[in-house]
Amino acid sequence: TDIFGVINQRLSYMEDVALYKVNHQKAIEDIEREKTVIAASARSATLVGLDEKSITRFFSSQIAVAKAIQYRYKADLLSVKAHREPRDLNTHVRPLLIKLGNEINAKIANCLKAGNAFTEQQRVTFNETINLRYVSTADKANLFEALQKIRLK
Ligand SMILES: C=C(O[C@@H]1C=C(C(=O)O)C=C[C@H]1O)C(=O)O
Repeated sequence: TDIFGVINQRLSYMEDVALYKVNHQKAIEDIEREKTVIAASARSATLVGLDEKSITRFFSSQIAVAKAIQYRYKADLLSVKAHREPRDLNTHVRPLLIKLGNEINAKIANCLKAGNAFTEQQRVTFNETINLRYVSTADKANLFEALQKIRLK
């Protein structure tokens, strides 16, 4: 499985998201969008046989870390300006985030259906695979614990 890699990939877009929001004077937190993302993930999770409540908690953790990355990067942008254009949030990045979310659900479902739970041994690999500069140790612990709690329907 490269579930951890896809989780890392989803989070790797968050600096771009933050830069787009700074450039367009938009707030980092978008509650309406979060509802859309949670609803889409609950739907796709149910389709592949995952328990809705536990997957919703896991997606809430991913969104919390996504916002933490954006706030930290936004703070650094006050001192060091970015010399690049972010990819468009609405036409490019958001559809991709939904696609990656669906991929994460499918991979988790395959893993659990094969009888493989997320063990403490895998936590080490998880902590190494999530390699983005603005993800903290506490972020990783929260994400991994939510991952361990995901159940099949
Ligand atoms: C990624 C975004 O930023 C935040 C994080 C979200 C996510 O992880 O899906 C959704 C809404 C925002 O609160 C976004 O606005 O699309």
